[in-house]
Amino acid sequence: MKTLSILGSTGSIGTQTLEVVRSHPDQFRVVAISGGTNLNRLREQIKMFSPKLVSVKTKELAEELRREVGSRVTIVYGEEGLIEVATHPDANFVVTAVVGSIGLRPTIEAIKVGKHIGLANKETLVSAGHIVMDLAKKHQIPILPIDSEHSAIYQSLNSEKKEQVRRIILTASGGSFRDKTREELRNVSIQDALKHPNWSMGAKITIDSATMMNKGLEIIEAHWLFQMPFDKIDVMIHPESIIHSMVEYVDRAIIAQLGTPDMKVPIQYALSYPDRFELKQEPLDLTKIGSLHFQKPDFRRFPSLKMAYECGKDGGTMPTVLNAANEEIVAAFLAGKVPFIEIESFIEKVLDQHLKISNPNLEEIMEADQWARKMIANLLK
Ligand SMILES: NC(=O)C1=CN([C@@H]2O[C@H](COP(=O)(O)OP(=O)(O)OC[C@H]3O[C@@H](n4cnc5c(N)ncnc54)[C@H](OP(=O)(O)O)[C@@H]3O)[C@@H](O)[C@H]2O)C=CC1
Ligand SMILES: CC(=O)[C@@H](O)[C@H](O)COP(=O)(O)O
Ligand SMILES: [Mn+2]
Repeated sequence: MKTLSILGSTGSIGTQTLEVVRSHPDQFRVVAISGGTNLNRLREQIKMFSPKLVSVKTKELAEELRREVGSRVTIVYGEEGLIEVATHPDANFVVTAVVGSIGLRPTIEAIKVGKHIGLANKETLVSAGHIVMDLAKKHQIPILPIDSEHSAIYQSLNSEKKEQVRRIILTASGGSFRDKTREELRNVSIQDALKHPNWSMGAKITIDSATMMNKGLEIIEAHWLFQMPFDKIDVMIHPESIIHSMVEYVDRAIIAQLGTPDMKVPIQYALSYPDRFELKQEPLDLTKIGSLHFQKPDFRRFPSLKMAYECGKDGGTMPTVLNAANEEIVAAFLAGKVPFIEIESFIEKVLDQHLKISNPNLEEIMEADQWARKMIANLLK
Protein backbone atom coordinates (compact mmCIF):
# COMPACT_ATOMS: atom_id res chain seq x y z
CA MET A 1 0.00 0.00 0.00
CA LYS A 2 1.34 3.45 -0.89
CA THR A 3 0.57 6.09 1.69
CA LEU A 4 0.43 9.53 0.15
CA SER A 5 1.12 13.13 1.01
CA ILE A 6 -0.19 15.44 -1.72
CA LEU A 7 1.16 18.99 -2.00
CA GLY A 8 -1.37 21.05 -3.97
CA SER A 9 -4.32 18.67 -3.56
CA THR A 10 -6.84 21.36 -4.57
CA GLY A 11 -5.27 22.04 -7.98
CA SER A 12 -5.58 20.40 -11.35
CA ILE A 13 -2.94 17.70 -10.73
CA GLY A 14 -3.90 17.35 -7.07
CA THR A 15 -7.57 16.65 -7.77
CA GLN A 16 -6.71 14.19 -10.55
CA THR A 17 -4.30 12.43 -8.19
CA LEU A 18 -7.17 12.02 -5.75
CA GLU A 19 -9.33 10.60 -8.57
CA VAL A 20 -6.63 7.99 -9.18
CA VAL A 21 -6.59 7.21 -5.44
CA ARG A 22 -10.37 6.81 -5.42
CA SER A 23 -10.28 4.32 -8.25
CA HIS A 24 -7.68 2.16 -6.44
CA PRO A 25 -8.59 2.30 -2.74
CA ASP A 26 -6.82 -1.01 -2.12
CA GLN A 27 -3.50 0.43 -3.40
CA PHE A 28 -3.38 4.00 -2.08
CA ARG A 29 -4.27 5.82 1.12
CA VAL A 30 -4.08 9.58 1.68
CA VAL A 31 -2.27 10.67 4.82
CA ALA A 32 -1.71 14.42 4.36
CA ILE A 33 -2.80 17.09 1.88
CA SER A 34 -2.11 20.75 1.27
CA GLY A 35 -4.10 23.43 -0.51
CA GLY A 36 -3.64 27.17 -0.82
CA THR A 37 -6.85 29.14 -0.41
CA ASN A 38 -9.55 26.80 -1.74
CA LEU A 39 -11.17 25.82 1.57
CA ASN A 40 -14.32 24.46 -0.05
CA ARG A 41 -12.36 21.89 -1.99
CA LEU A 42 -10.31 21.03 1.08
CA ARG A 43 -13.50 20.48 3.09
CA GLU A 44 -14.72 17.98 0.47
CA GLN A 45 -11.34 16.25 0.39
CA ILE A 46 -11.20 15.99 4.19
CA LYS A 47 -14.65 14.38 4.17
CA MET A 48 -13.79 11.94 1.41
CA PHE A 49 -10.18 10.95 2.24
CA SER A 50 -9.88 11.58 6.02
CA PRO A 51 -6.28 12.86 5.97
CA LYS A 52 -4.53 13.22 9.32
CA LEU A 53 -2.86 16.50 8.39
CA VAL A 54 -3.96 19.42 6.20
CA SER A 55 -2.02 22.53 5.30
CA VAL A 56 -3.39 25.84 3.96
CA LYS A 57 -1.76 29.04 2.80
CA THR A 58 -2.27 31.36 5.79
CA LYS A 59 -2.75 31.38 9.55
CA GLU A 60 -6.23 32.90 9.14
CA LEU A 61 -7.37 30.13 6.80
CA ALA A 62 -5.90 27.53 9.16
CA GLU A 63 -7.86 29.01 12.10
CA GLU A 64 -11.08 28.99 10.05
CA LEU A 65 -10.64 25.34 9.04
CA ARG A 66 -9.54 24.30 12.53
CA ARG A 67 -12.78 25.66 14.02
CA GLU A 68 -14.75 23.45 11.63
CA VAL A 69 -12.87 20.16 11.81
CA GLY A 70 -12.01 20.19 15.52
CA SER A 71 -9.30 17.86 16.76
CA ARG A 72 -9.81 14.98 14.29
CA VAL A 73 -7.50 16.65 11.70
CA THR A 74 -4.33 18.63 12.38
CA ILE A 75 -4.34 21.91 10.47
CA VAL A 76 -1.09 23.73 9.67
CA TYR A 77 -0.16 26.55 7.30
CA GLY A 78 2.43 28.34 5.19
CA GLU A 79 5.72 26.96 3.91
CA GLU A 80 6.33 25.16 7.22
CA GLY A 81 2.90 23.56 6.81
CA LEU A 82 3.88 22.31 3.35
CA ILE A 83 7.02 20.82 4.87
CA GLU A 84 4.99 19.07 7.59
CA VAL A 85 2.76 17.55 4.91
CA ALA A 86 5.76 16.52 2.80
CA THR A 87 7.49 14.83 5.75
CA HIS A 88 4.51 13.25 7.53
CA PRO A 89 5.86 10.06 9.18
CA ASP A 90 2.95 7.91 7.95
CA ALA A 91 3.47 8.78 4.26
CA ASN A 92 5.91 6.91 2.05
CA PHE A 93 5.21 8.76 -1.24
CA VAL A 94 4.88 12.51 -1.84
CA VAL A 95 3.11 13.96 -4.87
CA THR A 96 4.46 17.46 -5.50
CA ALA A 97 1.57 19.16 -7.29
CA VAL A 98 1.85 22.64 -5.81
CA VAL A 99 2.61 25.34 -8.38
CA GLY A 100 5.81 27.37 -8.27
CA SER A 101 9.17 27.28 -6.53
CA ILE A 102 7.38 27.22 -3.16
CA GLY A 103 7.52 23.46 -3.76
CA LEU A 104 11.32 23.40 -3.47
CA ARG A 105 11.94 23.25 0.29
CA PRO A 106 9.13 20.75 1.00
CA THR A 107 10.51 18.47 -1.74
CA ILE A 108 14.03 18.70 -0.33
CA GLU A 109 12.82 17.92 3.20
CA ALA A 110 10.74 14.99 1.90
CA ILE A 111 13.79 13.50 0.17
CA LYS A 112 15.90 13.92 3.29
CA VAL A 113 13.49 11.77 5.31
CA GLY A 114 13.28 9.09 2.62
CA LYS A 115 9.97 9.77 0.86
CA HIS A 116 9.65 8.66 -2.74
CA ILE A 117 8.63 11.57 -4.98
CA GLY A 118 6.04 11.85 -7.76
CA LEU A 119 7.08 15.15 -9.30
CA ALA A 120 4.63 17.39 -11.14
CA ASN A 121 6.11 20.61 -9.74
CA LYS A 122 8.70 21.27 -12.47
CA GLU A 123 9.65 24.67 -10.97
CA THR A 124 11.45 22.78 -8.19
CA LEU A 125 13.87 21.14 -10.62
CA VAL A 126 14.28 24.28 -12.72
CA SER A 127 15.10 26.36 -9.68
CA ALA A 128 17.52 23.97 -7.96
CA GLY A 129 17.90 20.81 -10.03
CA HIS A 130 21.48 20.17 -8.92
CA ILE A 131 20.56 20.26 -5.22
CA VAL A 132 17.44 18.11 -5.58
CA MET A 133 19.06 15.47 -7.80
CA ASP A 134 22.22 15.24 -5.66
CA LEU A 135 20.09 14.74 -2.55
CA ALA A 136 17.90 12.14 -4.28
CA LYS A 137 21.04 10.27 -5.32
CA LYS A 138 22.55 10.48 -1.83
CA HIS A 139 19.35 9.18 -0.18
CA GLN A 140 18.62 6.72 -3.04
CA ILE A 141 15.21 8.25 -3.62
CA PRO A 142 13.40 7.66 -6.92
CA ILE A 143 11.92 10.78 -8.50
CA LEU A 144 9.07 9.65 -10.72
CA PRO A 145 8.01 12.23 -13.28
CA ILE A 146 4.34 13.18 -13.50
CA ASP A 147 4.79 15.85 -16.17
CA SER A 148 3.37 14.12 -19.28
CA GLU A 149 6.47 14.57 -21.49
CA HIS A 150 8.84 13.36 -18.81
CA SER A 151 6.64 10.39 -18.00
CA ALA A 152 6.69 9.57 -21.74
CA ILE A 153 10.50 9.80 -21.78
CA TYR A 154 10.79 7.74 -18.60
CA GLN A 155 8.64 5.04 -20.24
CA SER A 156 10.54 5.28 -23.54
CA LEU A 157 13.95 5.03 -21.87
CA ASN A 158 12.88 1.73 -20.35
CA SER A 159 16.26 1.25 -18.63
CA GLU A 160 18.29 1.32 -21.88
CA LYS A 161 21.89 2.53 -21.51
CA LYS A 162 22.12 6.34 -21.36
CA GLU A 163 25.10 6.40 -23.76
CA GLN A 164 22.86 4.83 -26.40
CA VAL A 165 20.42 7.72 -26.36
CA ARG A 166 21.02 10.08 -29.26
CA ARG A 167 18.49 12.68 -28.17
CA ILE A 168 15.29 13.32 -26.29
CA ILE A 169 12.48 14.93 -28.28
CA LEU A 170 10.01 16.89 -26.18
CA THR A 171 6.72 17.46 -27.93
CA ALA A 172 4.90 20.78 -27.50
CA SER A 173 1.35 21.71 -28.45
CA GLY A 174 2.39 25.29 -29.22
CA GLY A 175 -0.21 26.56 -26.72
CA SER A 176 -3.24 28.80 -27.12
CA PHE A 177 -1.67 31.08 -29.73
CA ARG A 178 0.43 28.63 -31.72
CA ASP A 179 -0.61 29.95 -35.15
CA LYS A 180 -0.54 33.66 -34.29
CA THR A 181 2.35 35.90 -35.32
CA ARG A 182 4.00 38.06 -32.63
CA GLU A 183 2.20 41.04 -34.15
CA GLU A 184 -1.12 39.24 -33.63
CA LEU A 185 -0.26 38.66 -29.96
CA ARG A 186 -0.55 42.38 -29.23
CA ASN A 187 -4.23 42.35 -28.38
CA VAL A 188 -4.87 38.88 -27.01
CA SER A 189 -6.94 38.61 -23.83
CA ILE A 190 -6.35 36.73 -20.59
CA GLN A 191 -9.37 34.51 -21.35
CA ASP A 192 -7.97 33.60 -24.78
CA ALA A 193 -4.56 32.83 -23.31
CA LEU A 194 -6.23 30.49 -20.82
CA LYS A 195 -7.77 28.35 -23.58
CA HIS A 196 -5.24 25.57 -24.06
CA PRO A 197 -6.02 23.55 -27.20
CA ASN A 198 -5.63 20.09 -25.62
CA TRP A 199 -5.17 20.15 -21.86
CA SER A 200 -7.25 21.48 -18.97
CA MET A 201 -4.67 22.75 -16.44
CA GLY A 202 -4.05 25.40 -13.82
CA ALA A 203 -3.78 29.04 -14.94
CA LYS A 204 0.00 29.47 -14.55
CA ILE A 205 1.03 26.45 -16.63
CA THR A 206 -1.58 27.32 -19.27
CA ILE A 207 0.02 30.75 -19.75
CA ASP A 208 3.45 29.09 -19.77
CA SER A 209 2.22 26.85 -22.58
CA ALA A 210 1.09 29.89 -24.55
CA THR A 211 4.55 31.53 -24.30
CA MET A 212 6.19 28.09 -24.59
CA MET A 213 8.04 28.88 -21.37
CA ASN A 214 6.43 25.63 -20.22
CA LYS A 215 8.53 23.79 -22.79
CA GLY A 216 11.55 25.83 -21.75
CA LEU A 217 11.06 24.78 -18.13
CA GLU A 218 10.56 21.20 -19.34
CA ILE A 219 13.91 21.25 -21.19
CA ILE A 220 15.63 22.07 -17.88
CA GLU A 221 13.45 19.55 -16.04
CA ALA A 222 14.48 16.84 -18.56
CA HIS A 223 18.15 17.80 -18.22
CA TRP A 224 18.03 17.08 -14.49
CA LEU A 225 15.69 14.10 -14.46
CA PHE A 226 17.53 12.20 -17.18
CA GLN A 227 21.00 13.73 -16.74
CA MET A 228 21.03 14.71 -20.44
CA PRO A 229 23.11 17.56 -21.87
CA PHE A 230 21.06 20.37 -23.39
CA ASP A 231 22.31 19.68 -26.92
CA LYS A 232 20.65 16.28 -26.68
CA ILE A 233 17.24 17.73 -25.83
CA ASP A 234 15.11 18.89 -28.77
CA VAL A 235 11.64 20.40 -28.96
CA MET A 236 9.11 19.63 -31.68
CA ILE A 237 5.72 21.25 -32.06
CA HIS A 238 3.02 18.59 -32.28
CA PRO A 239 -0.38 20.30 -32.20
CA GLU A 240 -2.45 17.20 -31.34
CA SER A 241 -0.57 16.29 -28.08
CA ILE A 242 -0.98 12.57 -28.83
CA ILE A 243 2.72 11.69 -28.86
CA HIS A 244 3.77 12.79 -25.39
CA SER A 245 7.51 12.74 -26.18
CA MET A 246 10.11 10.46 -27.74
CA VAL A 247 13.62 9.11 -27.33
CA GLU A 248 15.90 8.61 -30.33
CA TYR A 249 18.64 6.01 -29.92
CA VAL A 250 22.03 5.84 -31.63
CA ASP A 251 20.69 3.26 -34.11
CA ARG A 252 18.00 5.85 -35.12
CA ALA A 253 15.22 3.85 -33.50
CA ILE A 254 12.69 6.22 -31.96
CA ILE A 255 10.58 5.05 -29.03
CA ALA A 256 7.59 7.17 -28.05
CA GLN A 257 4.66 7.03 -25.66
CA LEU A 258 1.23 7.91 -27.07
CA GLY A 259 -2.17 8.49 -25.54
CA THR A 260 -5.12 10.85 -25.41
CA PRO A 261 -4.23 13.98 -23.43
CA ASP A 262 -5.23 12.89 -19.92
CA MET A 263 -2.97 13.58 -16.93
CA LYS A 264 -4.43 10.64 -15.02
CA VAL A 265 -2.22 8.37 -17.17
CA PRO A 266 1.17 9.82 -16.05
CA ILE A 267 -0.12 10.47 -12.52
CA GLN A 268 -1.22 6.85 -12.13
CA TYR A 269 1.97 5.56 -13.75
CA ALA A 270 4.09 7.45 -11.19
CA LEU A 271 1.93 6.11 -8.37
CA SER A 272 1.78 2.52 -9.59
CA TYR A 273 5.40 2.22 -10.82
CA PRO A 274 6.91 -0.34 -11.39
CA ASP A 275 3.42 -1.81 -12.02
CA ARG A 276 0.66 -0.61 -14.30
CA PHE A 277 -2.94 -0.50 -13.14
CA GLU A 278 -6.17 -0.51 -15.14
CA LEU A 279 -7.36 3.01 -16.05
CA LYS A 280 -10.92 3.41 -17.27
CA GLN A 281 -10.63 5.67 -20.26
CA GLU A 282 -11.73 5.74 -23.92
CA PRO A 283 -8.94 3.97 -25.84
CA LEU A 284 -6.84 6.03 -28.21
CA ASP A 285 -8.09 5.34 -31.75
CA LEU A 286 -5.49 6.59 -34.23
CA THR A 287 -7.80 5.73 -37.14
CA LYS A 288 -10.24 8.37 -35.85
CA ILE A 289 -7.43 10.93 -35.48
CA GLY A 290 -6.19 10.15 -39.00
CA SER A 291 -3.06 12.28 -39.09
CA LEU A 292 -0.54 13.78 -36.71
CA HIS A 293 1.46 16.94 -37.42
CA PHE A 294 4.94 18.19 -36.54
CA GLN A 295 6.76 21.51 -36.88
CA LYS A 296 10.08 23.00 -35.82
CA PRO A 297 9.66 25.76 -33.21
CA ASP A 298 10.81 29.25 -34.21
CA PHE A 299 12.96 30.86 -31.47
CA ARG A 300 12.01 34.39 -32.62
CA ARG A 301 8.32 33.57 -32.29
CA PHE A 302 8.88 31.82 -28.94
CA PRO A 303 11.80 33.67 -27.23
CA SER A 304 11.11 31.82 -23.96
CA LEU A 305 12.46 28.65 -25.51
CA LYS A 306 15.73 30.38 -26.41
CA MET A 307 16.02 31.94 -22.93
CA ALA A 308 15.46 28.54 -21.31
CA TYR A 309 18.14 26.81 -23.39
CA GLU A 310 20.58 29.64 -22.62
CA CYS A 311 19.82 29.70 -18.89
CA GLY A 312 19.98 25.91 -18.71
CA LYS A 313 23.39 25.86 -20.38
CA ASP A 314 24.68 28.79 -18.27
CA GLY A 315 23.53 26.99 -15.13
CA GLY A 316 24.13 28.34 -11.61
CA THR A 317 21.40 30.74 -10.55
CA MET A 318 20.30 31.57 -14.13
CA PRO A 319 17.47 28.97 -14.27
CA THR A 320 16.36 30.03 -10.75
CA VAL A 321 16.03 33.62 -11.92
CA LEU A 322 14.33 32.60 -15.17
CA ASN A 323 11.76 30.64 -13.21
CA ALA A 324 11.08 33.23 -10.50
CA ALA A 325 10.85 36.11 -12.99
CA ASN A 326 8.47 34.05 -15.07
CA GLU A 327 6.27 33.20 -12.06
CA GLU A 328 5.97 36.88 -11.15
CA ILE A 329 5.31 38.21 -14.64
CA VAL A 330 2.74 35.50 -15.38
CA ALA A 331 0.96 36.41 -12.13
CA ALA A 332 1.05 40.06 -13.25
CA PHE A 333 -0.38 39.12 -16.66
CA LEU A 334 -3.17 37.11 -15.01
CA ALA A 335 -3.92 40.14 -12.80
CA GLY A 336 -4.28 42.31 -15.91
CA LYS A 337 -1.17 44.38 -15.12
CA VAL A 338 0.84 43.64 -18.24
CA PRO A 339 -0.06 42.61 -21.82
CA PHE A 340 0.73 39.09 -23.00
CA ILE A 341 3.21 40.29 -25.65
CA GLU A 342 5.44 41.85 -22.97
CA ILE A 343 5.89 38.76 -20.78
CA GLU A 344 9.18 37.66 -22.35
CA SER A 345 10.78 41.12 -22.45
CA PHE A 346 10.32 41.53 -18.67
CA ILE A 347 12.04 38.20 -18.06
CA GLU A 348 14.84 39.11 -20.45
CA LYS A 349 15.49 42.39 -18.59
CA VAL A 350 15.79 40.56 -15.27
CA LEU A 351 18.14 37.93 -16.74
CA ASP A 352 20.30 40.67 -18.27
CA GLN A 353 20.85 42.25 -14.85
CA HIS A 354 21.56 39.07 -12.94
CA LEU A 355 25.06 38.34 -11.68
CA LYS A 356 25.18 34.59 -11.86
CA ILE A 357 26.33 32.51 -8.90
CA SER A 358 27.84 29.23 -10.04
CA ASN A 359 26.97 26.08 -8.10
CA PRO A 360 24.71 27.95 -5.61
CA ASN A 361 23.67 26.45 -2.28
CA LEU A 362 20.04 26.48 -1.16
CA GLU A 363 20.33 29.84 0.55
CA GLU A 364 21.79 31.42 -2.58
CA ILE A 365 19.01 29.85 -4.65
CA MET A 366 16.37 31.37 -2.35
CA GLU A 367 18.10 34.76 -2.52
CA ALA A 368 18.29 34.67 -6.33
CA ASP A 369 14.62 33.68 -6.45
CA GLN A 370 13.63 36.61 -4.20
CA TRP A 371 15.90 39.00 -6.10
CA ALA A 372 14.21 38.13 -9.41
CA ARG A 373 10.75 38.61 -7.91
CA LYS A 374 11.74 42.05 -6.58
CA MET A 375 13.20 42.99 -9.96
CA ILE A 376 9.90 42.21 -11.67
CA ALA A 377 8.01 44.19 -9.02
CA ASN A 378 10.30 47.20 -9.64
CA LEU A 379 9.92 46.94 -13.40
CA LEU A 380 6.15 46.89 -13.01
CA LYS A 381 6.09 50.14 -10.97
N1 LIG B 1 -2.14 20.76 -14.65
C1 LIG B 1 -1.44 19.94 -15.41
O1 LIG B 1 -2.02 19.21 -16.24
C2 LIG B 1 0.04 19.86 -15.27
C3 LIG B 1 0.72 20.52 -14.27
N2 LIG B 1 2.06 20.36 -14.10
C4 LIG B 1 2.75 21.05 -13.01
O2 LIG B 1 2.11 20.69 -11.79
C5 LIG B 1 2.12 21.78 -10.87
C6 LIG B 1 0.69 22.09 -10.47
O3 LIG B 1 0.00 22.55 -11.61
P1 LIG B 1 -1.59 22.69 -11.62
O4 LIG B 1 -2.20 21.54 -10.86
O5 LIG B 1 -1.97 22.90 -13.02
O6 LIG B 1 -1.79 24.03 -10.81
P2 LIG B 1 -3.09 24.60 -10.10
O7 LIG B 1 -3.00 26.06 -10.14
O8 LIG B 1 -4.31 23.94 -10.63
O9 LIG B 1 -2.92 24.09 -8.59
C7 LIG B 1 -1.89 24.60 -7.80
C8 LIG B 1 -1.98 24.06 -6.39
O10 LIG B 1 -1.01 24.73 -5.59
C9 LIG B 1 -1.68 25.38 -4.49
N3 LIG B 1 -0.93 26.60 -4.18
C10 LIG B 1 -0.69 27.65 -4.99
N4 LIG B 1 0.05 28.59 -4.37
C11 LIG B 1 0.27 28.10 -3.11
C12 LIG B 1 0.96 28.61 -1.98
N5 LIG B 1 1.58 29.80 -1.99
N6 LIG B 1 1.00 27.85 -0.88
C13 LIG B 1 0.40 26.65 -0.84
N7 LIG B 1 -0.27 26.11 -1.88
C14 LIG B 1 -0.32 26.84 -3.00
C15 LIG B 1 -3.07 25.62 -4.97
O11 LIG B 1 -3.95 25.83 -3.90
P3 LIG B 1 -5.37 26.61 -4.01
O12 LIG B 1 -5.89 26.36 -5.38
O13 LIG B 1 -6.17 25.97 -2.93
O14 LIG B 1 -5.09 28.04 -3.73
C16 LIG B 1 -3.32 24.32 -5.71
O15 LIG B 1 -3.57 23.27 -4.82
C17 LIG B 1 2.83 22.93 -11.61
O16 LIG B 1 4.18 22.94 -11.25
C18 LIG B 1 2.67 22.57 -13.08
O17 LIG B 1 3.69 23.09 -13.88
C19 LIG B 1 2.80 19.56 -14.93
C20 LIG B 1 2.18 18.91 -15.96
C21 LIG B 1 0.77 19.02 -16.24
C1 LIG C 1 0.08 18.08 -19.66
C2 LIG C 1 1.45 18.58 -19.56
O1 LIG C 1 2.38 17.86 -19.28
C3 LIG C 1 1.68 20.00 -19.85
O2 LIG C 1 2.99 20.40 -19.46
C4 LIG C 1 1.48 20.14 -21.30
O3 LIG C 1 2.55 19.54 -21.93
C5 LIG C 1 1.32 21.53 -21.71
O4 LIG C 1 1.25 21.60 -23.05
P1 LIG C 1 2.32 22.33 -23.99
O5 LIG C 1 2.87 21.23 -24.84
O6 LIG C 1 1.43 23.28 -24.70
O7 LIG C 1 3.35 22.98 -23.15
MN1 LIG D 1 4.25 18.88 -19.64
